[in-house]
Amino acid sequence: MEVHHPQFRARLFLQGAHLTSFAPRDESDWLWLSDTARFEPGHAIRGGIPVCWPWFGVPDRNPPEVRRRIKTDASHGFARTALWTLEDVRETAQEVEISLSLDANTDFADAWDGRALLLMTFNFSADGCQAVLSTTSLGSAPIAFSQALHSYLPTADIHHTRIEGLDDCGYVDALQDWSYRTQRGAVRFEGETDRIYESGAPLIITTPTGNRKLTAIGSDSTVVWNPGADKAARLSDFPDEAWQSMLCVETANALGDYRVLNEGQSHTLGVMIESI
Ligand SMILES: O=P(O)(O)OC[C@H]1O[C@H](O)[C@H](O)[C@@H](O)[C@@H]1O
Repeated sequence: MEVHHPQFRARLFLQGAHLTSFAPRDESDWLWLSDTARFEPGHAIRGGIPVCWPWFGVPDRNPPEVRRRIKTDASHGFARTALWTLEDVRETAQEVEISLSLDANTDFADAWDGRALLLMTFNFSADGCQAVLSTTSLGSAPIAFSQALHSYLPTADIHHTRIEGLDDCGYVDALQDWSYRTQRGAVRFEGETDRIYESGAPLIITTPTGNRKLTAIGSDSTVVWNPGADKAARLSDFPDEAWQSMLCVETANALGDYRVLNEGQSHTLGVMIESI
């Protein structure tokens, strides 16, 4: 789907409720999309904002309550490759709102044992974009799940990019045997980086060409990822040099921040991306 508004543009896919592009008029894209991304049924798009649900990362790294319902080895769940349904499009002189739904029912029984209804709502304006994912449990037994809005952001140079807002925050470093560390100062990138921070605080991302503010809703964990040179060479749909011009800042409910819903209960996870 393409959004052509006088003040901004966006592109999203029914597969995965996946936003791959957003920019106010006359600006370059606020989201990074791989030059070698594939757009094929059942294949995750490399870039934009993949929706990781109902688990984040590899199943084995999830808490037992979450893992118990997972029936596959695949990373990041099935919502990012499932076909969503367009629910509504609203347009005003300032804003466009698009909502999509996914009925996570027994069609996905090979991947997950659970029942839930997802609603993803995007809001676009000249000031920025917002992605909000609500999960409503429909099963009689409680569901435990983890998730992330896995935003890929562009930078002119990863070596001159920093994230502020995580100073003094604890994190788990997936590259240091999943050990627990404490952040000192801003997050900077010196190579492969893969961390889950115990925070959902607002973040300022500074790149050589400008700043973005990310504000989370319903999140107490944030993933910061850059594949670095070696992993970039192994990664699917990812040019070897591209790690120098992107970073992922993922608004999450991961590790101990997983959520549990009883029948009829809902949880909302969202991210607002603005320029400052
Ligand atoms: O290749 P994917 O399944 O899309 O995962 C891409 C990346 O997602 C997250 O950021 C994880 O923390 C990384 O460990 C993983 O490599």
